[in-house]
Amino acid sequence: MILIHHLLPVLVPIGVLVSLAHWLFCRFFWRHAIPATIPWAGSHDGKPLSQARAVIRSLFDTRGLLVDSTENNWSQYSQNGLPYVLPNLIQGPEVILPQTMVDWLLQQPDSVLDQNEVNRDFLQADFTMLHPKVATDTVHGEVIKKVLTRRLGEFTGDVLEEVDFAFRSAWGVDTDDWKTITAYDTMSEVITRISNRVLVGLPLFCIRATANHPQGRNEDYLYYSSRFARFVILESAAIHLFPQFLRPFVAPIVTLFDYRRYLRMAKHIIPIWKRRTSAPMQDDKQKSDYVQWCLDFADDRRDPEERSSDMISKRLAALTFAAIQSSVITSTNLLFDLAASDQTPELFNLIRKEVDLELEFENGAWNKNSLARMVTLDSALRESMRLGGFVSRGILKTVAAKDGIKLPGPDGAHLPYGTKVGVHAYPVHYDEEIYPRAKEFDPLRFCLLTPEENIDEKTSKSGIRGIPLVNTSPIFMGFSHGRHACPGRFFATQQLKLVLAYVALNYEIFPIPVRPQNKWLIGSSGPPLDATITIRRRKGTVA
Ligand code: HEM
Repeated sequence: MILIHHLLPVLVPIGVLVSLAHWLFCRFFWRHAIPATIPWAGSHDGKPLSQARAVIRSLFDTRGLLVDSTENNWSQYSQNGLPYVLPNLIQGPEVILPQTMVDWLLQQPDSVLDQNEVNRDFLQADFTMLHPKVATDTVHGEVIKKVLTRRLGEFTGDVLEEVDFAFRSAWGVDTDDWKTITAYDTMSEVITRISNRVLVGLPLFCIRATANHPQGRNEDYLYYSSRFARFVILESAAIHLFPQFLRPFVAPIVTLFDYRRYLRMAKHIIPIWKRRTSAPMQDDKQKSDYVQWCLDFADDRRDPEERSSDMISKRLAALTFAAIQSSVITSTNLLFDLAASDQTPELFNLIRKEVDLELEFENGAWNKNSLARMVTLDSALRESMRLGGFVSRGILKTVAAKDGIKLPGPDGAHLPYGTKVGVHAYPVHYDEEIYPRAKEFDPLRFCLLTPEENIDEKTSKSGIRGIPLVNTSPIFMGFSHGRHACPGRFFATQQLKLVLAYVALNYEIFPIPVRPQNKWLIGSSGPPLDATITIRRRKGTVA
């Protein structure tokens, strides 16, 4: 006892020092058992110190590591058919494969290479997404694919109505004076309103103003859903800094504010759930919203846990995060691209013409078909996502096979269990051979003019053909690609196309000389949150 009493003051600092040294070694010097034959981006001599420097650089300059044009150009390395390691201070190194191995990557079953696991780790979803099952059993992904996407056409009118309401509220209707707005904040308001109009629908949107909801919308719910998990990348990075065994203790502190935001959301959702499950009225049973889709899904699966108010409200919160934050970033990027492009006036004219022609063909109705044919909208959005896709990692998977996996080819290296491996979108999206003048924003890049005699049912009536935004490929990975490509992209595309059409029809954007630079944090990039643009409502558009 006395001995312990004397040794304790010595042992505790030693323990702390050893843990710290181990932590530093793992973060900065360890290759995570990745074969030494695969070079480390940013480390020109392959020695431990330059490797550590590259790891530090990955925090704010992954982009720089990817386009490093000095001694080694790592993007070119990949183009030449060889893998390299992209350091990542927070989530650990990633083996980036050349384009020639994309097919091989996509062919591997989830039991060998698991994409879900990367997402779970990246977001520290067991802690940040409220319930561990949200990340492991992706029910919401199934609900999006099987219900939301199939019923999207039914929501076109609602989304359009909400887009109009949201822009009038966020940007105003002054046709005389220019107005300077913070792009991110106003897009956050617009996307939150339109996403929730579909996901929670009429239970929270009474549309007609009441004493509780003077705007006709539940502003309290909208406020908290726009803020839930807004800074999840920072939160997950903070949690990542701790060893596994400490995370369950640290995470509740890191995520405290988000948990409180979730509770404020749940306060509005749980009464809806109660009414639907205890004494549903005829009207309730016909409701088409996320709560009802989840109840039906749980009934089909005979899964009482998935039917619980706890699980449904947590999944809804996680889903609104996935839906809202990604579309807010994407639409903010688009606004900056448009403001800085001298092609925008021509683009807006074309969009107005296209909208007129398509609506005329559908007797004035905005519907699934007319929207599908408005390909100019797809092109501008696709081009903006090509340049500024916020999840720059493209396709990233974790080796889930216990014995590891051998890369294709006779000299293919062996990657051990747990290694992250994939292809990166950034070097591909900026490859001059694939996209000539790759650094330029060319909103009509994905459009093609069809000769008049070839215009058929499927062609846009303006004679323009184009690639739908939802189409992913090895050279467009803004929504990732393959089995795990974003299931919400059909919904996101509907919203974003309606948003862009609305802006082109109703507003002017004042040109800016230079686009605000996106900021990089680890492998993600996003527009500056405080940057502004100047807009004005077009004359004759205010009813
Ligand atoms: C422009 C908007 C969007 C972008 C750019 C985007 C991008 C992505 C990307 C890149 C991934 C794959 C992440 C990875 O595995 O590495 C993903 C996954 C996912 N997205 Fe989206 N997304 C958008 C909108 C949405 C919307 C509106 C929803 C919901 C309605 C949604 C729901 C999801 C879900 C549930 C997953 C996980 C899929 C899985 O685990 O298999 N996303 N998204």
